[in-house]
Order: sequence, then structure tokens, then C-alpha cells
Amino acid sequence: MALGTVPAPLPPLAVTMGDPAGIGPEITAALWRQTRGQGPVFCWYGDPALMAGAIPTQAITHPSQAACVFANALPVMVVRCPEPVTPGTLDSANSPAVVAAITQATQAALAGDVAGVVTAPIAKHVLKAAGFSFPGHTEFIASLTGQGGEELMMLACPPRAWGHTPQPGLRVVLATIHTSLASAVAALQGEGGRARIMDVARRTVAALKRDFGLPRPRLWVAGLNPHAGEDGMMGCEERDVISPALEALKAEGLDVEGPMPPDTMFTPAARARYDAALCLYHDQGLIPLKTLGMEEGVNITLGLDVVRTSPDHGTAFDIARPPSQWGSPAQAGQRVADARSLHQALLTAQAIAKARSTH
Ligand SMILES: NC(=O)c1ccc[n+]([C@@H]2O[C@H](COP(=O)([O-])OP(=O)(O)OC[C@H]3O[C@@H](n4cnc5c(N)ncnc54)[C@H](O)[C@@H]3O)[C@@H](O)[C@H]2O)c1
Ligand SMILES: N[C@H](C(=O)O)[C@H](O)COP(=O)(O)O
Repeated sequence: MALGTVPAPLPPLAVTMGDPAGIGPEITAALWRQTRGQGPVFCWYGDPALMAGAIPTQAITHPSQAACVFANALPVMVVRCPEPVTPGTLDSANSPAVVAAITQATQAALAGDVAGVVTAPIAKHVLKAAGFSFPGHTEFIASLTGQGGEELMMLACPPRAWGHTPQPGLRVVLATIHTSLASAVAALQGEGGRARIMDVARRTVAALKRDFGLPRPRLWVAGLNPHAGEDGMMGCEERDVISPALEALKAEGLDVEGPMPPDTMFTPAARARYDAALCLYHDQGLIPLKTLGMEEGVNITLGLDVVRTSPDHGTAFDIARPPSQWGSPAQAGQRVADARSLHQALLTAQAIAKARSTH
């Protein structure tokens, strides 16, 4: 951006319906109530029938109409579910609408009509039963943008107080995503494994600069084995694959450390020393992240031209309720849907979109 120019205001964000039988509609209604006064403005790609009786909705035909509507009603880019929805009851018959909502919102982002896409949770096995071939939003949205293979999955949770002690947050990025543990280990062998780690590290550093404004990101890379291999006693990937990759990255000038013993690299003292942890398989990163901060955790797809975030939780079918019960106080022993993670996802999408627009 040239000096002295004022950045154009951002278009609204898009929020997608997610699985209509999960908690997506309930937390989206809560999100609208919370943000209708001060924003960020968003439009919802979904079926207004899911909100009936809970909040006012208004159909719009273009995201640019969202701002005028937002204070008084949820602006809806209508995507109808073909079958009636019962909260908590899985039904692949509505999967085409779930996929259409994601597709339309992503296309709007590619066209610059929305500043980013915030996806409510989907149930991957329900979509698979309807013929959907992607393991998650991350890979699907990468494919829609023509950037399949360039996607990175980051999950982040903010700093928090633990008792009276403030503790650092956490960002994790995954070297392998939605794949079995056996396939993940196979993908981390030999020259291919080294190239994968180097590629993910380089792209993570670029994204931390572009999207989070960190001038010199510090990356810690996890080991694969107990004790990071204990010098080959408990596994050789650290010695043969990870360490050579990290030496090469250091020679390129990246601030990377590792391979770190995975059991100690998520302590508060350790977290204070890096900006992101590169984890080698899904649960290595997501277990500490969700244990530390599931309530406000955000899933962020890095590396794509479109901004995409999501809450860090799933569909929570076990607590999904009809609109008539939304907002009612919890009964003894009952758990109710918490919209904080979705709110953080919305704020994170807005922050990344702003960072990119001024980059
Ligand atoms: N972003 C996504 O689309 C996404 C992310 C994770 C899981 N999933 C999908 O979700 C489905 C269910 O997965 P799961 O059961 O492992 O995880 P889950 O996150 O849906 O639920 C785990 C537990 O946490 C509770 N929970 C989750 N979110 C909550 C919230 N906002 N407020 C209160 N309680 C909440 C649930 O009630 C449940 O007891 C799976 O089909 C999975 O594919 C989707
Ligand atoms: N891996 C994520 C998690 O466990 O929270 C989740 O499945 C979301 O994946 P997508 O964002 O690709 O749908």
C-alpha cells in the first residue's frame, strides 16, 4: 500500500451453516446476538428455517447487502436443506446443502465479495456417506481455490490466566493433517519426509509474517518419537530426517529449533519461547491445543488466497437442541453450546483479512 493511502473498508465476513443437525445454527445465532451492535458484520450461508423462532433473519442476494441488515436481522445468503432437520440426528440427505454453503462462501471470498470464510463444523463421515471425497474443509477449500496441496492447518488459542498466573497461548501447525497415524509416519520418512518438513516450515514462517505480522517468527519443531528419539535409541526419524531438515532451514536463515521432545514442548515456559509449534501429526498438536484452550481455540487455514477460519470444536451432536431451547439456562448436568470459539474464529478472520489488506 502506498504511503498516505487509506485502506478500503473490508467487505463482510461469511459464516457457513455447517452440519444443520449440530450446534452450528445455535452458536451462529448467539454470535449474531453478540456482534449485531459492534460487528464484525457477517452474512450467513445457510437455511433460515434453522433459525425459526430464535432470531430474526433477512434473505439477501449479495453479501454487500449484509451491512444494512446486520443490526436488525441475520443477513442470509439462502442455502436450503432439502430435508427437515432434527438436532442431533445425522442425515446425509442434507449434505449437498452443507457443501453448497461452503462452496458459495468460498466463491464469494475468491470474488472479493466477502473478506473471509468462517466455517461452522461439519461431520466428515456424514458428508462422506453422501459422496463427498475430501477429509475436511481445509482440503476442500484448497481445492476450490485451485491451491490443492498448498493448505496448512494451524490451530491457535490465546493466552489465558491459570489461577492468578498469566500463561502464553499456543499455535500449532501440522506437517500431516487428516490421515492415519501409520500414513503420517510413512510420510515423514527419508527424502520425502525431509522435504515435507522444510516445505511446511517455510510456508508457516511466511504465513506468520503475512497474517500475524511477526517479523521474525520462531518455530519449534516436534520430534516424532519418545524423548525425540533419545539419540536413535527410540527411533531414527529425528536423526535421519528432522535434524537434517532443520539444519538446512537454519542455513536459509529461519529461526527454527528442534527436534523437541514432544512431551515437554507445550509447557508454559516452553510456549513462551516460540511463535508456533510445528507438529508432525494431527493429535500431537491438537491434544495440547484443545486441552489448553478448546473454549477459545481457532482453526486457521494458512497458505491459501482466501482467509478461512473455524471454531476448533466439532458438531457436538450430543448437545444440539432445537431453536426453542437456545439461550435457555442449563439444567442440572446439562451442557450447552458455547459460542466463544466461533466468536474468536470471526475475530481472527477479520484480523487476518485486515493484515492482508494492508500488507
Ligand atoms: N471444523 C470442523 O468442521 C470440525 C472440527 C472437529 C470435529 N469435527 C467433526 O465433528 C464431529 C464430532 O466430533 P467430536 O465428537 O470428536 O468432537 P466435538 O468437538 O464435536 O465434541 C467433543 C465434545 O465437546 C463438546 N463440545 C464441542 N463443542 C462444544 C461447544 N461449542 N460448547 C460446548 N460443548 C462442546 C461436545 O458436546 C462433546 O462432548 C466429527 O464428525 C468430526 O468430523 C468437525
Ligand atoms: N482437524 C480439525 C480438528 O480436529 O479440530 C477438524 O477436523 C477440522 O478440519 P477442517 O477444518 O479441515 O474441517
